[in-house]
Amino acid sequence: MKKTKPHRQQLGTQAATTATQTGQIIAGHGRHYFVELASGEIIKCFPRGKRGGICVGDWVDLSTQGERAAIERLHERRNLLYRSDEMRSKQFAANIDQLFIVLASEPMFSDDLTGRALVAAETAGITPFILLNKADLATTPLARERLQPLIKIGVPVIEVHALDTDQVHTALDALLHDKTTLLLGQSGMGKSTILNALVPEAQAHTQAHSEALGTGRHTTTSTKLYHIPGSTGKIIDSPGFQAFGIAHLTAEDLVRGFTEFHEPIQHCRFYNCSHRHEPGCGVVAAFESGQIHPDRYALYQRLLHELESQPKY
Ligand SMILES: Nc1nc2c(ncn2[C@@H]2O[C@H](COP(=O)(O)OP(=O)(O)OP(=O)(O)O)[C@@H](O)[C@H]2O)c(=O)[nH]1
Ligand SMILES: [Zn+2]
Repeated sequence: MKKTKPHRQQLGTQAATTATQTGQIIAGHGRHYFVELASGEIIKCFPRGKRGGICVGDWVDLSTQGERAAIERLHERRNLLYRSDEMRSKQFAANIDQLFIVLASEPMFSDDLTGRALVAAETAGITPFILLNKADLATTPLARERLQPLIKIGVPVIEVHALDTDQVHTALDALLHDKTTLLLGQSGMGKSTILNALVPEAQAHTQAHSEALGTGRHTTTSTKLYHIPGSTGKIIDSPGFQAFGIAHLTAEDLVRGFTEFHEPIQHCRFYNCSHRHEPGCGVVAAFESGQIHPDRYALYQRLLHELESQPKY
């Protein structure tokens, strides 16, 4: 069983002449980070010493000395999400209230990736919502149909037409209020269009970054936190939906990620039941009686197999 190391809280000692300030990481590029202070000022800084593991959404204490700023201390996190990097899980965003998973019927979304994103959210204590985008398309009923197993377990599905900015605001403003929301989506689902409807300045950012990298594409290349104009909400835009990290989970964590298993596991005969072949398993019984959807049970088996077959390190 692999667990992340405890955070090293104190990153270094503070020189007597420095001023200390607290801020939130809004972006990171290589070794440096951008931290937003309470005043709204954004400061570029480096972690003191050799240190990774700081991510967008983290709150940190900084010491500033003239033009130079160093991250001295990482505040305790409410939660943390991971992306998978080959077989490992890498931290990529912290202190998130809710996850918006952007889906569409054209191209048709992936059930598997959606299921993984839900598991990652549930195990991290983050409330998931599905945004069914491109609601204007005639193929939308097909997507609605495919979402039935998730609607049945209580995942809220909100229909969105991202090309209509007013509709996006009507559908999402109340939910975004006072919250930090992570926006995720497979390529082509309309995530950038939704982000740009909510945060017009986001377009300029992705464009400038793509130009700096010479990619010529205006896609998200790094995780970034934005304030939503006219709202108390914040939104984190992140690439990498393809590889949502679950490799850090244990088998017990995985079960927590399937909310519809919570009641049936109370009936398992064995306390260490893996909910596959054991006699007297409440989950198998719920699956056989049709209470647990076959696609969800198959996803559980797939993810458990992945966790068991990954190298231990
Ligand atoms: N019909 C329709 N098309 C939409 C809607 N939202 C986005 N699109 C189109 O779908 C395509 C993909 O939208 P993007 O916002 O670039 O998608 P993305 O999810 O950010 O994808 P990447 O940029 O590849 O990460 C674009 O051609 C959009 O104009 C919608 O609500 N309805
Ligand atoms: Zn069981």
